[in-house]
Amino acid sequence: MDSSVELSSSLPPPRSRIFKIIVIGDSGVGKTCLTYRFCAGKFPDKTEATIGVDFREKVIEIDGEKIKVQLWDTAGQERFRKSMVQHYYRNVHAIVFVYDITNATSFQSLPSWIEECRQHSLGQDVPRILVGNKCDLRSAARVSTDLAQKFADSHSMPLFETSAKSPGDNDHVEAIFMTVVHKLKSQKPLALSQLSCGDFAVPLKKTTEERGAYPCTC
Ligand SMILES: Nc1nc2c(ncn2[C@@H]2O[C@H](COP(=O)(O)OP(=O)(O)OP(=O)(O)O)[C@@H](O)[C@H]2O)c(=O)[nH]1
Ligand SMILES: [Mg+2]
Repeated sequence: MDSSVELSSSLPPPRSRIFKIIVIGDSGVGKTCLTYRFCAGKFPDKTEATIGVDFREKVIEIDGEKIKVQLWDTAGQERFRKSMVQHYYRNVHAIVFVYDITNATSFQSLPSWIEECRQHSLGQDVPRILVGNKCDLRSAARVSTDLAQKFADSHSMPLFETSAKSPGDNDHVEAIFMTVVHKLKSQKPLALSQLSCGDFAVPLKKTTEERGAYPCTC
């Protein structure tokens, strides 16, 4: 008898969890580019407005646990969202709000995106982060870091500014999503001491809640 077959069939299935993270914000802020960059490691050659929702997945391993990170890249345009909206919000583990630092309207829309989450019964217990995208266009910025930070503070969210496009920010985009995953994982604490600081993007400023939630103490 082939003992390896017998052995593998008697082993418990490997531990794995799926984390569903929805990415929301106005059309054109870069949700597709950010999610693509995280999952494919590069800026897409070209994007079109998302219709309904696109899914992107990446399997990562933390402390020997395989985690499937499922990013729901939602449509920012109202006409492309309508039929799908109730599906986005089912069993959501975390929310990433995105605005474009060069587009003040996309920042001003954030309260309505937050309200939409509330209307779909997503409580404050669901981790959320705020991402200001297109930092490669800093000279055209219309939303100051100060203003964004105040907004993030008032909603108890960490703020990250980044660029899906800038080659220098590749690790940063990855680290932002990894930070969300680590935060989700830390809600059911495993061996936090095994995490290394390099796995995280440090928010521009940690909220009181984050000081406890992020395992990184640097
Ligand atoms: N300069 C710059 N352009 C970006 C960046 N991220 C996205 N873009 C550009 O912004 C435009 C919109 O990007 P998308 O990722 O399609 O935007 P979206 O938020 O998914 O838009 P919807 O699907 O309509 O909701 C595209 O032309 C991208 O090339 C960035 O970091 N820097
Ligand atoms: Mg899109």
